[in-house]
Amino acid sequence: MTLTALQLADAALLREDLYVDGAWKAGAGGERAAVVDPATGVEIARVAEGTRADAAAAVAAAQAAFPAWSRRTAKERAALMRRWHDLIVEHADDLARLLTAEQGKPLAEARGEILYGAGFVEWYAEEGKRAYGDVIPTNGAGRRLFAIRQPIGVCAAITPWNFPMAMIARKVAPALGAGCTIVVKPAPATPLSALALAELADRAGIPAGVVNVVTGPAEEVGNELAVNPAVRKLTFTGSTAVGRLLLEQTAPTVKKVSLELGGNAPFIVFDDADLDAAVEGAIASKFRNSGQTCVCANRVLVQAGIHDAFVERFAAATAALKVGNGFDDGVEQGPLIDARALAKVQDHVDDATSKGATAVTGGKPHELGGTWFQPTVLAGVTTEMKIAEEETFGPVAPVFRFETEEQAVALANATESGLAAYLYTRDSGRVWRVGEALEFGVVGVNTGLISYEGAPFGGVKQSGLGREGSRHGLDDFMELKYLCLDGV
Ligand SMILES: NC(=O)C1=CN([C@@H]2O[C@H](COP(=O)(O)OP(=O)(O)OC[C@H]3O[C@@H](n4cnc5c(N)ncnc54)[C@H](OP(=O)(O)O)[C@@H]3O)[C@@H](O)[C@H]2O)C=CC1
Ligand SMILES: O=C(O)CCCC(=O)O
Repeated sequence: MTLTALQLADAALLREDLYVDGAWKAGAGGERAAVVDPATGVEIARVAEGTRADAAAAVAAAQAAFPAWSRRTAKERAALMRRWHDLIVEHADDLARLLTAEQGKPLAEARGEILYGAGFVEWYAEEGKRAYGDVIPTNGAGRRLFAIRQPIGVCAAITPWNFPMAMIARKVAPALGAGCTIVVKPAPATPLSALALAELADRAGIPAGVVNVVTGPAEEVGNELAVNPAVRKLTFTGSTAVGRLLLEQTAPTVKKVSLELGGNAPFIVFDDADLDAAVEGAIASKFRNSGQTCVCANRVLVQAGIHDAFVERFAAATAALKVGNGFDDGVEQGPLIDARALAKVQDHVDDATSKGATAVTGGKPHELGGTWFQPTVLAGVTTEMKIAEEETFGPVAPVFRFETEEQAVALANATESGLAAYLYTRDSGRVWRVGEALEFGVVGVNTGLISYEGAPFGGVKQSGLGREGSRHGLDDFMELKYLCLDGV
């Protein structure tokens, strides 16, 4: 596929340079990196490779823009953000095409991501107006006590390839709504969505330096954002290993850090569940983005009484998923992002089957070749297998059998991760008991889809720090200041 074949209605949305201080520029080192369509292996763009100096320049631009942006009223910021939101929605088809071309997910899913991401911009344009403080009852005559919320300052966002648009919107929108400025480093595999977003921010009239996008290698650009003392807040979505590293790198400058890291989501189906709904929810949760989502069901736990019926129907629905190029009509499963991802999926399947699990459907690379893997259901999975411990990040659903509610909760919690969990039951008492006992930040009850900009999203244990979305998401970009007035 060539860029011409992408047929963007607005060709200027394809940007290949860095966006710093309101201007497009090549990287200081003059290098470029290829962006490849994972479905075809064809190069679709050559994007500027930013250097440490480019990242530092972007931080300086964000620092220079901060005083004026933070002093605007929330209503003034909201008007610009609203314009940005409207441009994103207006160009949703083009943005979706860029996203599918660089990431591989089906076009309809890509369009869904664009609108989901736009939702954060709309939400935080409004929520910025509600950054209330407190008037605290006084502790002495002539004294008045207040707490006010102020923007934290220059922020940095490091984002992954699995949601090239929504993970950026989810970080940039609360930053801007709070009155902060920001530098974004998108994943090298998927920079085009980020750059198109910057183009639309520019057109919306968001002032120079408020939003900056610097593509480039982690050891240069990512590291500069983590260590630069002018950056007061770092927000990251990606692997737990890199999250730990960033915590270390930000420690010397004591930045506020938000981390949205790996999950190992249990999807629990109890005997009293609505079987059809549970199968539908499991398909939606497991196979969204070909399983490359941190909230994807990673372990399907099914109670003994419903186990065989569930596995049979789940495997049939899995086998019926249409696999192919995300641009083709009706395709539900695109390719995995790269060969490394494919190898990890194969390794998890091989490990499980070598220890006694059975592939009820799938289990191999797809006949299409490339990085496609057959949508797979494994039965007879046990906790001795790698797939019980590690995030597969691919289209493989391992099914574990359990007998009692206590066993299900223990099995679900037996992981260092704690992002999302799901349960299916018609017993309202069990909803509360299990919902409260699960050590996860997000719990879906009788649904496999939980994401919404108005709800708090984030993990416990080693799945991360902080919350994105909702009114709580604004807090991560603000400081609380206590004012104590005497002599009133
Ligand atoms: N929570 C989630 O949503 C995600 C979880 N994952 C999990 O992680 C696994 C591996 O995926 P992978 O893409 O390697 O994820 P990474 O965590 O390595 O990458 C995510 C982002 O972090 C950047 N990054 C990597 N190393 C550093 C560093 N030292 N300093 C600063 N930035 C850095 C990457 O840039 P660069 O590529 O330049 O290194 C990219 O922008 C997946 O299989 C999955 O299990 C992956 C993506 C998202
Ligand atoms: O995979 C992620 O990191 C985010 C999940 C997307 C969402 O549902 O918000």
